[in-house]
Amino acid sequence: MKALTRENKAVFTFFGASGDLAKRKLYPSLFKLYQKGYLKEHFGVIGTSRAKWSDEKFQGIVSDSIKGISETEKGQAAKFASHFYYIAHDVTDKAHYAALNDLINQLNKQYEAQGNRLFYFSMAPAFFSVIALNLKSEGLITDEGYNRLVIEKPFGRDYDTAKQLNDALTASFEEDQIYRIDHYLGKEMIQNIEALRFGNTIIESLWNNRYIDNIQVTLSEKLGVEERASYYDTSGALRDMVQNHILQIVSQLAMEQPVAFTDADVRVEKVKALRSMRVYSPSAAATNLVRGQYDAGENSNAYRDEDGVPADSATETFVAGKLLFDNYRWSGVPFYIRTGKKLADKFTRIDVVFKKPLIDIFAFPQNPNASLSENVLTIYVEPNSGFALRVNAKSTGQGFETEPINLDFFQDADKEKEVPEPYERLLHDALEGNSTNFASWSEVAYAWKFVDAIRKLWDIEVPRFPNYIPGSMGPAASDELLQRDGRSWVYKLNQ
Ligand SMILES: NC(=O)C1=CN([C@@H]2O[C@H](COP(=O)(O)OP(=O)(O)OC[C@H]3O[C@@H](n4cnc5c(N)ncnc54)[C@H](OP(=O)(O)O)[C@@H]3O)[C@@H](O)[C@H]2O)C=CC1
Ligand SMILES: O=C1O[C@H](COP(=O)(O)O)[C@@H](O)[C@H](O)[C@H]1O
Repeated sequence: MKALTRENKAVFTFFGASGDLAKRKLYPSLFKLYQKGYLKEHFGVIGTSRAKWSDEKFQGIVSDSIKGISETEKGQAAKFASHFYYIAHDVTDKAHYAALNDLINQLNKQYEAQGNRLFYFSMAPAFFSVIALNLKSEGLITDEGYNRLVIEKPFGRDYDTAKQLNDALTASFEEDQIYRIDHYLGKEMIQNIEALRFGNTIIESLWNNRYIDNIQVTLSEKLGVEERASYYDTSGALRDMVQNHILQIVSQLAMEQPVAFTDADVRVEKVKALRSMRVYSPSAAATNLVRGQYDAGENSNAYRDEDGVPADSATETFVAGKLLFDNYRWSGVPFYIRTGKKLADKFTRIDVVFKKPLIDIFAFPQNPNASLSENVLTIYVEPNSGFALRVNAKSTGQGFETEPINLDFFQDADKEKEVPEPYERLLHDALEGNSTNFASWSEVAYAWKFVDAIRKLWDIEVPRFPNYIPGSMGPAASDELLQRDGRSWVYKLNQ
């Protein structure tokens, strides 16, 4: 369905308004919605944190957060920033909520926002429960319009803590008021998985274990841990990237066709897929998962030498794994996943590897080394958006040899610029009440159960770290994981 350019009316409250995420992603994304007409006159934005800022200072910070705009757009940005108000607020202090409520009511009236309230929790997760409880107990939830919470990641650090958080949220809010953000679900090409699968007979009819040999998902990062060591060292790649982004992608690749393209129907299918994903025993986890940590490279620190990282840290900065689904569609088809920091390049791609023809009639006796390639459908998520289908074709010339060629499509540069930022798209979805691209509690719960089973092993076994060099594609064991199955990663270094 085409997003109607419909004006949304709401009062936003950003908890964590002075933080990194708000400045880097949230305000610029709201500005884009304003430029496109999804926000016009009827919205007000309240920023809160403990710092004592004036409205003017906050508006200046919001304006500064909007980068790379022309002189004419600067006027628009100033008008946009004039909708922003600031209130010093400690989320743990109940007494502060009355003033916040007054300001929300004032802005609701001033901007005729129809009583719609959107609360964005852009703070350390330790505060998520207390904010939700206080919003409820201090009367900030009204039945005038909608009340929606957008919750940042991480949603817990294991199943138990996620459940506690979810219980605290659902004590005050209904599931359909809770938007658990996963910014990968806001990426253009991740959303394209559904279009590709369910909009094309030639693809969906082959999307099963009769025709697909394996599926590979790679989320590769070139940067290291940067300034986020205090968070990252308590998390690691398994919690930071696999539990959420990778399992969300995998669930879209593995799910059955939803009855309709609605949030409720899509969620049902994603949950079913995650339920059928095999949860490993410790010994199976040892065989099917690989972890790594980056070493020093030319002009770059080893992870253990990064600021804020303990010298003996056992935190993984790389994970590769083989996921299995015990269901009719996917039985016997491994989903290989990998993600890591300080790898060769920054990119995200999905490679769907099809089975070779059962008989290769082109392997003539005179041509004993001939071999058909597997068909591979690649979904390029980033940095460029596109698809490629590798097929075998006849090599031009005398004789009859085959060679793989690519049929591909890449978004042109102008169109690529129009692609909305994930946060822009997801903020808009939350305003529209569309939770298709947010994680439901059941999805989060199954993902944690899978991850917890691996942590059971990893938390007691001391890894031999560091074990990969910056600029590589991770430890050798990641390649061996596939070699054991007679396979290899489609994306290899220096291709
Ligand atoms: N930064 C990023 O790139 C990403 C962040 N996230 C998630 O987004 C959330 C925010 O991250 P980030 O912006 O980096 O965090 P920051 O540490 O930069 O910001 C935290 C914010 O919380 C405020 N704060 C802290 N304690 C209180 C309190 N008791 N009462 C009120 N406000 C308080 C801080 O202001 P003050 O100290 O003045 O009160 C600040 O505005 C986290 O959940 C993070 O995991 C997710 C993906 C990427
Ligand atoms: O959620 C996270 O994602 C980023 C990578 O996101 P991308 O959109 O740039 O691919 C990752 O660097 C970070 O560690 C993690 O918390």
